[in-house]
Amino acid sequence: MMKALVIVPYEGLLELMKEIQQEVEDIQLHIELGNLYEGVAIAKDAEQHGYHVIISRGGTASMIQEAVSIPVIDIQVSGYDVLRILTLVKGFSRKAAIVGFSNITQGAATICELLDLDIKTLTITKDSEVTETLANLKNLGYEVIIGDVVTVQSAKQLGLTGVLITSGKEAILDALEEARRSYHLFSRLQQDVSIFQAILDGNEQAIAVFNKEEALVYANERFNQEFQWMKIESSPDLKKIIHETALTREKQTITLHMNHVFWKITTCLKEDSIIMYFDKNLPDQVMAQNGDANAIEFHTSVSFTPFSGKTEQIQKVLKQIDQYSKSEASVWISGEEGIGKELAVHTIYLNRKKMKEAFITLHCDIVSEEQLKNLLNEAFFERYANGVVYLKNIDQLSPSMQKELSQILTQNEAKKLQWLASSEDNIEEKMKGGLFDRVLYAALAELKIQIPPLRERRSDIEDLVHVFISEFHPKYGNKVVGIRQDALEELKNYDWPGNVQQLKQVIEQLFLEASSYYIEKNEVEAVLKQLKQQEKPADPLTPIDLSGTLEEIEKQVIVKVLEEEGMNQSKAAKRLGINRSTLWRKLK
Ligand SMILES: Nc1ncnc2c1ncn2[C@@H]1O[C@H](COP(=O)(O)OP(=O)(O)OP(=O)(O)O)[C@@H](O)[C@H]1O
Repeated sequence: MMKALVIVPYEGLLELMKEIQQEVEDIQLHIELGNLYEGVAIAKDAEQHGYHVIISRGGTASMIQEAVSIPVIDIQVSGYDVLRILTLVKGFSRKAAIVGFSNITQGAATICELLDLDIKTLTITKDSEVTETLANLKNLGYEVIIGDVVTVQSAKQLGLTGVLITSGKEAILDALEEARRSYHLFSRLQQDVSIFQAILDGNEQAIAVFNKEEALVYANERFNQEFQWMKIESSPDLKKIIHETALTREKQTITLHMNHVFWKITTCLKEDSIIMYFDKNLPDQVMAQNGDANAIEFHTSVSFTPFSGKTEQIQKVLKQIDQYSKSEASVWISGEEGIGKELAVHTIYLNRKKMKEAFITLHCDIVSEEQLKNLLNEAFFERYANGVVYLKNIDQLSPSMQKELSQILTQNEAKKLQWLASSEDNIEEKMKGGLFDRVLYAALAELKIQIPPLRERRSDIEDLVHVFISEFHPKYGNKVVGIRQDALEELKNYDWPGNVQQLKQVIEQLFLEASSYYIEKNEVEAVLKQLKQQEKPADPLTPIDLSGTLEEIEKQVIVKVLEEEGMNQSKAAKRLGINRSTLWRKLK
């Protein structure tokens, strides 16, 4: 029997594939989730395990095709897929464009014309054209980009909203039919694995080889493990060094900050190929010393989510983010919980540093005095000289630690390290009451941004809802494409004490519970009723039910503490000694 491996590039396709797996009897189907390099690694492994055919989609399928010698079947984008996504995007009030190869854009153009949709279609012939095409569209005021996984990733990197074209059942059944044909044609064709490849895969260094067109032609196992999350060819720094090596024909070396550490990258030219060696440089002693990744986080990837909102208040915030990104001064961002302070910080960091320098978050609500002193030592200032430190919830720092930090900042005033801080809105009051150090505030608030609560800019809700639906679409499958107007009105009438974070969570819940293509009013009402219930003070006498699993008991404890703290996540997280992201993860 034919043994086929389906490598799906996004989560939503996994569920649909599993459904189809139940119905197919003549093929032994295995399904794995893996996008781009991750997909390639899975495919290479599969080749060694007797698979006859690999089925994948879009850019992942093309990359797998380059890396393996068994037939690779591409799940083609069907007219139904395009129609489904165009229906979803209809809800956006912003300029939208569809970008992709002609197999996507030709059909899309016809559908847009038939349905009288104002969506531009742009055809590309190479993946490498995506970034430039998107940059041009951005200059022309386009904000929403519809396309394949690669296009959507690039769109996000440019700060645009990317909407993925997901595959439907019809397209998969077509691909299975093609797999059957290929199997008969190629029957049990398998390639020997070269001994050299095995040696390279066992190597400690990550190694990649690019051809003279500067496309990746080989990557060893270590490379795939370390860099599966990024498309290396689209990194301008790496592209530059590949280009220089090809041009000068000389060895090149650079250091880049990726995946929590600095990498020393060496390139050399052999025949017409450029070989790249990645060595871990500067191991992260600071992390090891302090141990607690909860209070101190070193990031390599930060959220690429564009800051959405059409109201005057948000436009003002966006303008400030833009202006302050050009400066090196410290920025203090204030606002209620879940309002987008961290997102603003990420945007400034990305604009200023383009991910090339370190980005470190200090959760001031849980960091200890000892950790703070150990971390911010001389070596830290030297090693992360050009980095950015985000002091999250700085207003929660104890008075003695405020003094300590203030001193550290004064001593290192001349250093180039950049500081971004976030706090609740009441910092002026705290200073008046002597609860926050004025000197520290002055040092950290050279520039200020205040993000208004969601209830004071309700007209942003519609935009945010559509952004979140399009975000959950690839994650959970392609069923929900919009929200009914009356359901949206219900959301607009709620006060959102947990702001955008809470709205996002509610949309996720509605997305998962939705019974049709559109989120309905009664579904929204049910979720909001539940929320209003939770806002009421908790009954301290309700005992915790100990009959469940540890995970369930933990969840109950967290919910109870949250209720006791009036659903204030920062306070609850502080009481539990965990950071807010951990709190959300545990509640999921
Ligand atoms: N304007 C916006 N557009 C799109 N997404 C947003 C916007 N504002 C917030 N979000 C999303 O809402 C969530 C919460 O935002 P974020 O973590 O930045 O809030 P915060 O103010 O830092 O919260 P806290 O201080 O309570 O940790 C994130 O997933 C973020 O991406």
